[in-house]
Amino acid sequence: MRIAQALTIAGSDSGGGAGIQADIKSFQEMGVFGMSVVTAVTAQNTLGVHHVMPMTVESITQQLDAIAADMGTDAVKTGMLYSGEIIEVVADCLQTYNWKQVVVDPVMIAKGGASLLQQEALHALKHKLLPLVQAVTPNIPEAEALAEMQIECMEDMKKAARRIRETGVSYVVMKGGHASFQEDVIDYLYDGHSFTPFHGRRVETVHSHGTGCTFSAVMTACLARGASMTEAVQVAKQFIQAALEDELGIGNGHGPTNHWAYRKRKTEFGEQPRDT
Ligand SMILES: Nc1ncnc2c1ncn2[C@@H]1O[C@H](COP(=O)(O)OP(=O)(O)OP(=O)(O)O)[C@@H](O)[C@H]1O
Ligand SMILES: Cc1ncc(CO)c(N)n1
Repeated sequence: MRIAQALTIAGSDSGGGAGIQADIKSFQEMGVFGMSVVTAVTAQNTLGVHHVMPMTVESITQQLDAIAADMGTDAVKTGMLYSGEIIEVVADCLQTYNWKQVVVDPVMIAKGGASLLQQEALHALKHKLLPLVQAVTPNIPEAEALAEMQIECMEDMKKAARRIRETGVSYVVMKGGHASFQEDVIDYLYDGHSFTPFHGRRVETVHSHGTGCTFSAVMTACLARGASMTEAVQVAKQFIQAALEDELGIGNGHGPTNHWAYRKRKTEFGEQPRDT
């Protein structure tokens, strides 16, 4: 049997809860072989981002070419891309290698407030990358930046999703983690015709570092295994709910979520982790 493969193009989080580390852990949990292209190395812990070192465009191109030349991939996700020039290299490679199943997590600002995307790179993200990809997964502040509007209610979430889809991306997954106007946490999948809601109970915890990375990585793994977009979002939502509820309590600040909680929960109830 051929093993599904997924590639993450993202930054390294030394703290292990977000970025490349969260993505590879999530791919592994979903039974998918994970590969990575490192765009930047961050010095991070649960207290914040202390240093950022972007990789050179040459290094990123070489990493992408190395994977394409030999291994290939069934699906790709992008996380922290940091600069306009890195976004352009990634967009060029997606076209050169005809990688079509691509999920963009439009990482902009870390939970502690540090910038993970230069302000001037927003234009490249919107106009060079999004037109090429299948799905984008903004949180509320990212959707506000992409749609150039404020989001204060559910109707605003939908309006912003419609605007973001005008960039050419096929699916917009509007995440509700930052939506203080919601009691439950509702994410919406917008395909240009209808909005599908995905409900989760709000978990009161400070240990939510890397939720967006983990969520988009699980989606990517599901797509790599042949799932539909709706199935991919559904599994990602269940995965992140379990990861938030099964607290690890690591560090003194915003700690990581539990990447093996979804598998543990399924096993405890005598089920196999869901194969998509
Ligand atoms: N407190 C919470 N309780 C339940 N689900 C949550 C909570 N916070 C986030 N989620 C879920 O986690 C996923 C990621 O959403 P979120 O809005 O936190 O992304 P994010 O801000 O990009 O994360 P990060 O920047 O930390 O990587 C979504 O499916 C969202 O519904
Ligand atoms: C490397 C990296 N990517 C993404 C995020 C967003 O959670 C983070 N904190 N660090």
